[in-house]
Amino acid sequence: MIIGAIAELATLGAVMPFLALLANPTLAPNFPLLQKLLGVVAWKGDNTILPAIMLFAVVALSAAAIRMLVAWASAKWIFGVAADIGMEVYRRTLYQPYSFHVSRNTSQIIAGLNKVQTMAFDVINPLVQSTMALVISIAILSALILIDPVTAGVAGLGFAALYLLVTRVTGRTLRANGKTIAENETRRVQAVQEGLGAIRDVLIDGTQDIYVRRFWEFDSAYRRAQAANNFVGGSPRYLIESMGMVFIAFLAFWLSLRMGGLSAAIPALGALAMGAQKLFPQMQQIYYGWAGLSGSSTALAEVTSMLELPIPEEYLRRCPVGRTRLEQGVALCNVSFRYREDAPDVVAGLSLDIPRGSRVGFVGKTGSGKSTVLDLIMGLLEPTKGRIEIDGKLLTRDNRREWQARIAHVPQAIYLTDATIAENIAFGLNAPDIDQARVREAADKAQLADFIETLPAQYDTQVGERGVRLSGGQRQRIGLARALYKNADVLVLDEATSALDEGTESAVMEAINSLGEDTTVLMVAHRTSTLRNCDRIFELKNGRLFREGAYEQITRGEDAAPESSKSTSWVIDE
Ligand SMILES: Nc1ncnc2c1ncn2[C@@H]1O[C@H](COP(=O)(O)OP(=O)(O)OP(=O)(O)O)[C@@H](O)[C@H]1O
Repeated sequence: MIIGAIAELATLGAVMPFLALLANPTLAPNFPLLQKLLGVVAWKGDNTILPAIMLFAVVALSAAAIRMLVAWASAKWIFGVAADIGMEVYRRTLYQPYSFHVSRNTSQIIAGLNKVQTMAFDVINPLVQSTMALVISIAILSALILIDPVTAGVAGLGFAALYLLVTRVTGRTLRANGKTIAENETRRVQAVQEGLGAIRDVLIDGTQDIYVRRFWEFDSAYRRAQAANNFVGGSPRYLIESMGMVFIAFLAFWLSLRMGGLSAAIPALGALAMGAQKLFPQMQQIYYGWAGLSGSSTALAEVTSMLELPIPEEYLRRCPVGRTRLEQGVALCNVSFRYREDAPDVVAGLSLDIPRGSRVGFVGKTGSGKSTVLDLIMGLLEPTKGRIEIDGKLLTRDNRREWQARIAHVPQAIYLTDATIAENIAFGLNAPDIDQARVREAADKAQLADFIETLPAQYDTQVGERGVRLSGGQRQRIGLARALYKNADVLVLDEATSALDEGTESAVMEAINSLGEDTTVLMVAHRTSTLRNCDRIFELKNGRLFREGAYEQITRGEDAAPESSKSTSWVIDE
């Protein structure tokens, strides 16, 4: 900053002697630096204007080089800071508990990351530039005051007051537009995600125009507000620059009336004109920085709140390396859960035992709470009431990570990354760290190996975004292989085989059953046959345990549920 200011001063300081020399070449002996240069280059001629031009050019070009260097260094720093902020926002988001994620729209998070970009361009960059401009302005103004205190003082104060007036007039508009920009940024991301997420329906229903209109509504409001703030931030310079030119014209007239006329005033006038020409962009930059800050105050508040998200301490702890295995089992004791305080319980007073090595099935009508129970058991959600015990020990935030490290989960909708099949099976590992033999073994158990071997690139085949190049059943089997690759001792399958034909499903189930007694399997399935090998099946109804029993008991119509929860018929929702 200081170097930048010195560079500006150097050019400004060189102008006055240079103009004085142009006006009167006989003054050359008065300038020691010029004399030194003439000595260095052994200048013989009478004309000293050419070396003076060269000296002036050297000063001006060096100043420009220094300013470019300063601009490069500040740009590098600013975008480095923005990259750090972006990474921190994403990191904090990923470290939030599951309850945070289920209560938010992902568009909010994606737009939040875009707002970091806004911060870099519209807040940090202009603010750094403004601070530099302020230092340079003070330096320039000080130099101008040395040249002509009255003129420079009056002009400096006058133009600063003018900018202050402009900030009073434009502040409210900038902030209002900033709010519109921040809100519509989130909505336009949401509109794009909704349109692309429902692309099959959009194509079949021909509703493209509806989605385009929705996007346009948000995007145009966003762009309009952006354009308005851009104009408000950039336009005062035209007004103030023209006023500056008028001021200099009057100044020239006033100086011409003084002793010696206009020719005697040329050096001072030239320096003042150049000073003004350098000062106006700096003043405009200060204003622009303020305008950027005002216009981005809503985005800034959102990014700040994301940066302030606390990371639960247990997520920062390293997961134990040599994890202990499940010894006895899992127990739910009178567990209740609700998603929001003002919402009803979706799991109510649930008590059940899952012994180690057992195969347990959950059934119940859609919305009866099966997936929520699995999320509670996996420690993704915390019971609102009651307790969950792992090997007789209360599941708490302190031991949750250790417990989760023993679990492999296959969700209803498996998420595949746009990477190779091997990378999707050994999920989260970098390519060199993947154990190819284990990938093949997992694929084999998930009944996927035969299919993969027919592909030209086999395990290196790219699956496309969200696995778009695969069928639903193939995607599901990659999910199963991913879980099997983890070699976890608790396998949680949430309708993980629903897209498979019966033959493939029973082969997958056979592989899962052959995992041995060290592996405990919890599964939700709508197809009763999927649960054939389960030791125990729990049926949920409105979040309560409606009945429980072995598969054989169920198919025979028996009911092993406690007296309190007995009802007349056993119906599994197909
Ligand atoms: N993120 C959420 N916020 C609020 N309510 C939710 C949320 N997720 C699920 N619910 C509600 O909780 C209840 C249980 O949902 P859950 O997904 O556990 O049922 P499920 O038995 O697994 O259903 P399905 O068989 O259709 O998958 C439902 O009434 C559902 O509307």
